[in-house]
Amino acid sequence: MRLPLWIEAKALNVVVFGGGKVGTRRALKFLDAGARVTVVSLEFSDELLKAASASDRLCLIKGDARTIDLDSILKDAHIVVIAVPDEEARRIIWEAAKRNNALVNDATDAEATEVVVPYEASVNSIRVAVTTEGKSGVTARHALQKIVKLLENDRELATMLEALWWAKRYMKSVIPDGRARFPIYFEIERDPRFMEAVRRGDVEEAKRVAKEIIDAHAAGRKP
Ligand SMILES: C[C@@]1(CC(=O)O)C2=NC(=C\c3[nH]c(c(CCC(=O)O)c3CC(=O)O)Cc3[nH]c(c(CC(=O)O)c3CCC(=O)O)/C=C3\N/C(=C\2)[C@@H](CCC(=O)O)[C@]3(C)CC(=O)O)/[C@H]1CCC(=O)O
Ligand SMILES: NC(=O)c1ccc[n+]([C@@H]2O[C@H](COP(=O)([O-])OP(=O)(O)OC[C@H]3O[C@@H](n4cnc5c(N)ncnc54)[C@H](O)[C@@H]3O)[C@@H](O)[C@H]2O)c1
Repeated sequence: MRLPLWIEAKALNVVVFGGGKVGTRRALKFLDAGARVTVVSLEFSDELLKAASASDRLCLIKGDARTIDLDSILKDAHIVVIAVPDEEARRIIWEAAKRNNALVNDATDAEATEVVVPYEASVNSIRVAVTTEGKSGVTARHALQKIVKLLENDRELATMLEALWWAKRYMKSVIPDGRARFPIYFEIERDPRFMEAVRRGDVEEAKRVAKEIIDAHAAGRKP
């Protein structure tokens, strides 16, 4: 079973095989998020050539995946992307990735892939990733569009997020013990004045109620 996780891309070394349409999209996605990316391919798209001359985190290696020394290229790799159509190359890359303890994103085989690159969007600081794990990318894209529309029209969520994000930072500054902070989030959430302000889209009132609750705890007026 695949787990959804959010991973800091700056911590990743990614090796992409194939510098065509899909390999380019993957390489640029990882690069834009901060990863160090190497692309191994017989030929490279113009986009990749341009990006490589502009970034020292993108390295292009011209070669055939079937014959190149994969172990030296993969020794520090965390994720290996397979975006070559060639079956034999795929098999050889999979074996080398496993020998080098890297996870595989196989863009040519949704069943085998260990890492899925989902359809993604961000609305008012809420990030969404959707996948059908290869059953139908078109459907995943439609699902994402529906979710985005829902979030865009939801003023309550945007208000709640702004107020509670502020409350979290404030609480961390006045209540040092994490275990003491934890139940207070739910106390704020249960407060009818807080929820009423959230429903009205009144960020300032929501923050005020949250602050009142936090201050009472910080002053030891509540158990
Ligand atoms: C999100 C995105 C990220 C990205 O590519 O960077 C992505 N696919 C995108 C586009 C796209 N891909 C395909 C179409 C044609 C329509 C269709 O598939 O319906 C379209 C066009 C479109 O959707 O518009 C074809 C396709 N997709 C996969 C295979 C292999 C297979 O099925 O075995 C085949 C060849 C099928 C065949 O050979 O017939 C597999 C995967 N593609 C995934 C991600 C993963 C989860 C997908 C899911 O949720 O189901 C997964 C499992 C693995 C992975 O690669 O990580 C990117 C959006 C780019 C953007 O938003 O700009
Ligand atoms: N996951 C997805 O979203 C998705 C979407 C469309 C297609 N695909 C699949 O991904 C694969 C790649 O599709 P594409 O449109 O990028 O193809 P493409 O032809 O544009 O690119 C293939 C690249 O692989 C390189 N290559 C081929 N054999 C090689 C080898 N032995 N060693 C090194 N490099 C080699 C080529 O030079 C080329 O740059 C196809 O199998 C396709 O079915 C996946």
